[in-house]
Amino acid sequence: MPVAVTLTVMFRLSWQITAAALLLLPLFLLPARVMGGRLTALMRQTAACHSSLTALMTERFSAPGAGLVKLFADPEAESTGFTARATRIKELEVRSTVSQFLFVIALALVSALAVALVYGLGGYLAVTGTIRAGTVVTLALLLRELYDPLTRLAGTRLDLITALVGFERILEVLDLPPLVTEPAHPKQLPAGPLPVEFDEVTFAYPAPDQVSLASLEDAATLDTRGGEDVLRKVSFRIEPGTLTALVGPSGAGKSTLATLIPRLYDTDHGSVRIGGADVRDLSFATLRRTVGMVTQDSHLFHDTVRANLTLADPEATDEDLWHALRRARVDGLVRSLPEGLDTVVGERGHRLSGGERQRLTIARVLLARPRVVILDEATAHLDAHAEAAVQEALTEALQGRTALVIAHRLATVRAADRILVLEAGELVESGTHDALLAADGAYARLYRTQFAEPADIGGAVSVPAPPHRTPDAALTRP
Ligand SMILES: Nc1ncnc2c1ncn2[C@@H]1O[C@H](COP(=O)(O)OP(=O)(O)OP(=O)(O)O)[C@@H](O)[C@H]1O
Repeated sequence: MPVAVTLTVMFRLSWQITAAALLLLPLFLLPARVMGGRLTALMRQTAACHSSLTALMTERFSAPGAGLVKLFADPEAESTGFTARATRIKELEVRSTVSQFLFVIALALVSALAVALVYGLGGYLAVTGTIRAGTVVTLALLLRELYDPLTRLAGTRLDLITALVGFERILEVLDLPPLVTEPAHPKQLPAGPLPVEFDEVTFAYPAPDQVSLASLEDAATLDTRGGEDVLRKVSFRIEPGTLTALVGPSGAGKSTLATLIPRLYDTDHGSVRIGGADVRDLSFATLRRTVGMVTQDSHLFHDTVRANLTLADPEATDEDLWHALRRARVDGLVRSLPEGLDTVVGERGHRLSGGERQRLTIARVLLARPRVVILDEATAHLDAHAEAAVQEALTEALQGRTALVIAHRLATVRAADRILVLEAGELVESGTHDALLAADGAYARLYRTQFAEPADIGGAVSVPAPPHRTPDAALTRP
């Protein structure tokens, strides 16, 4: 029965009892008001504790994290840290369940109080002969019809208050402005091999408060200061279809420079251009199609070999996959896996060696057929056989493409058409291997400490010819 009809009937039966019942209405808002604030605070604390525990588990239970814990960490301290967080969550959950329970009991109590009042006042009126006993019972029943929707409404208000705590966190994520935004009218790139240019590029990593949320971090407030310039006024041009090696001491900014080409970050000053177009004027899809990257850690998802490869080209057939695997010199390995292309690899799957992982990621790049390839060579030493296999795979992958290789191996710097030397974020030298050695500057010093092999310092080692690079037929997309 609608509330208005119930009220009308009640008024007609006894205006005194109905008025008293209405006077009790504000009491229904009281539990929601008291509990609402308390539950909101509890929910906020619970959400913060959950995210802290999830972050801890993600770090500690990943393969590298678990290895680190096993090697260095104190198991007692790790267990204490985990237990402390889990216990805090348990306490908060118990407190919020008890609070919700108390809220339901408080509402039931208010409702029972109102019914008791009706019987009390009604009984008195019945005894004095103002109304009949039957009317009192009818009024008590009607009162339930009046209070039930109110009880539900108060409960909904509480649900709403607690749901808003979840929304607060979602909105915080949605409100974080993206660092890199897609242009409204993207430019198209010309066909064929493309040059890559850096024009007076200066770059500093964004401040933590621009890339993270305070509520998701252990620190209550994040640092708002921007970092130091990692790259300063860097300018160079990589000619279409040529191989450029990037060398420099650790921390010079080589990886940072490489991430600006696929626009993982935007430059602060200057511009990065591919095929004459500023990367800020290209769509994300064009950048993804044009630039291929093989990183040092050669990450593979916990999924099948097939799924890891088709990430680069979802339309690829098995024949395409085997072709790419053959060219990356890793087909033999995949064939020997228990379920071939369907073998699960990655952290929790079939574990592959560093060299094998790198060749699989090279196969992924071959499948994507990017016109610009960026490669961060593995620093770890591979054995002679693995090194030769990776080298062959690289020669194949870089053929006919504009390539920038962060070089850690002698073979690569020698094969490069040009070498760029980066020191403390500045480009200090560029030229061919022989010219830079003859100049006896920063490259020559680096070469003697990082690249040269004992027999090589005297110039006794013959220089292998650079791989012959011809435009790759596979590059031309239909
Ligand atoms: N995501 C990041 N946020 C803030 N600073 C960073 C980030 N990544 C790197 N840096 C800083 O930028 C500088 C250059 O690092 P980068 O990794 O580019 O050097 P690198 O020459 O590639 O070194 P390496 O040869 O050891 O890999 C370092 O001082 C580093 O601390």
